[in-house]
Amino acid sequence: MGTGMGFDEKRMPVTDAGRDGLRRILAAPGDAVVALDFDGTLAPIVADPSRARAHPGVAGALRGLAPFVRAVVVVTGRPAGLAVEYGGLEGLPGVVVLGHYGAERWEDGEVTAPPVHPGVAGARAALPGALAAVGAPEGTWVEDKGRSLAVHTRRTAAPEETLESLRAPVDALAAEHGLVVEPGRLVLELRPPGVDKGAALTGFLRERGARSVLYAGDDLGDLAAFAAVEKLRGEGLAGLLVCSGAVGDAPVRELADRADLVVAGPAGVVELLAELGEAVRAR
Ligand SMILES: O=P(O)(O)OC[C@H]1O[C@H](O[C@H]2O[C@H](CO)[C@@H](O)[C@H](O)[C@H]2O)[C@H](O)[C@@H](O)[C@@H]1O
Repeated sequence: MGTGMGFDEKRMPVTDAGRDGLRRILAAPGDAVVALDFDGTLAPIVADPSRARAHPGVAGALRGLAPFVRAVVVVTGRPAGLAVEYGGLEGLPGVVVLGHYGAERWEDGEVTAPPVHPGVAGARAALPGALAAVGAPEGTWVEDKGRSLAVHTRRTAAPEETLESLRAPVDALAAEHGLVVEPGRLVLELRPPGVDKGAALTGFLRERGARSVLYAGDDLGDLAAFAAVEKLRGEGLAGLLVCSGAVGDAPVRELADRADLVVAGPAGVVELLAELGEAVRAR
């Protein structure tokens, strides 16, 4: 059924603010930034993070959209270079990646980043002992991301329960080393304070002078970006907040409840980006 904006009904925002966001993106795409999380949004969730790859439709959809908007930015907890590699983003025109929740930036083939936080080395050394001391079950494993450490429970027999049981000891260890804990889908990440996806996105939108934004994410780390867009709406920016309801996992409730539109995981995000691309090219 038509929507008046040429968009399929299932990709029509359900809120007034979201419809206004979409309308303004379509009316002036050159003023719009399209901002996208990586895991769960561009790449399907898999048990082994090193095997995550962008949905096969991502490169084509971004190639058809990026030249017509002010910028496309991937805002991720991943190291920026890894998101580029796993996302197949190298060579896509005008795409920027803000990695490590905004601490790193990849642009034109170059990564820029501050020095590694001094607490990471101590946390790295102490983490195996701390996990053993609380009896973390088989399948618990640590992803060493260089600037941060992610404790994953997806491969344990009881992932949710294990995550809950590890919250307090991981919190304590992070605090001891001047780090904070970023919870996510069956993961507790010990990372430096001082930056989050909201600050990263706000800085990028200001830098580019954006007047509208589409932000799509799937996880708790994306709540800060949602909050940033909600705040910027009060200052006149138009925003469309999209929740990628990861297929196979229940969507993250807090994000789905605040979204203007929920789509069916990375495949749904690709359909949305492709439809947006078609619409802006047809103008
Ligand atoms: O900000 P994002 O792009 O969403 O990255 C956040 C974290 O994602 C990764 O973990 C998640 O995806 C894994 C692969 O699908 C999955 O196995 C895991 O359960 C998810 O939590 C990544 O491994 C982390 O380092 C990122 O911080």
